[in-house]
Amino acid sequence: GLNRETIPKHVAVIMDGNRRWAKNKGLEPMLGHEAGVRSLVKLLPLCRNWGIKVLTVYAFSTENWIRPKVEVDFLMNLFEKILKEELDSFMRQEIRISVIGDSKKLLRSLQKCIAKVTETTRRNSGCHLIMAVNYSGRTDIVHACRRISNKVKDGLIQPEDIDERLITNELETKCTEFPYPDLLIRTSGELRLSNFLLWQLAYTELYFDESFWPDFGEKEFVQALHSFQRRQRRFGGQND
Ligand SMILES: CC(C)CCOP(=O)(O)OP(=O)(O)O
Ligand SMILES: [Mg+2]
Repeated sequence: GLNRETIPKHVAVIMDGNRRWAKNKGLEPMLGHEAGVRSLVKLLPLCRNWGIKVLTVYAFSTENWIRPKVEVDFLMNLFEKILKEELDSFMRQEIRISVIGDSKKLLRSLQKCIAKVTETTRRNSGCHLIMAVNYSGRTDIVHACRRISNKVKDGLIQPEDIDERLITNELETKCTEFPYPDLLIRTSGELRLSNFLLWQLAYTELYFDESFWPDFGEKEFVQALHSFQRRQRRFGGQND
């Protein structure tokens, strides 16, 4: 079984393989996205039971905009539908929802929905789900640099005050007490970070699963957690 003491506090997930999953079943790509979101919702109670405090998921990247408009619109409407449908369940499970990424490009109705869900769940202390929507790890760092530079220009801080903690607190994931993911899971066999969290993943254990995201359920999640618990994390220490 899983050892509760070494459960990762912050897990990041790149949910990949929705369309291949659908294709394998002779289904429309959209049904793959639908199944993918259901898969995510089903994992939340498990995170809560295991004591995972933060789950950051890559729900839509800046590169995903080049997809057919019908698919992008479907995904945007799907996010809004799920947030509305699951809000009561999130409240019952004490799940906090935050969204990171550039929300200005999102549909107005989705922006309003995100603001409402973020505010409604803000004080929940069960598990914190951070959805990266139109997120770019590099843009996150660029924006943090701009904010820090303005603070120096305004005389609020000196250049020598800039350290790792200060930068971490300027990133969009500042909203969590566990800013660095302990474990990153990417499904569908792809072996890359795709401009997800970059600064935050410096010492994160990476776990890759061949299964397509909609097939990533409790069994696969437990396997990933077991793999994590078997690893000896050195953080650059003894004979790295
Ligand atoms: C938007 C994102 C969560 C979708 C992940 O699945 P995908 O559409 O990249 O699916 P494929 O990698 O199979 O094309
Ligand atoms: Mg993909």
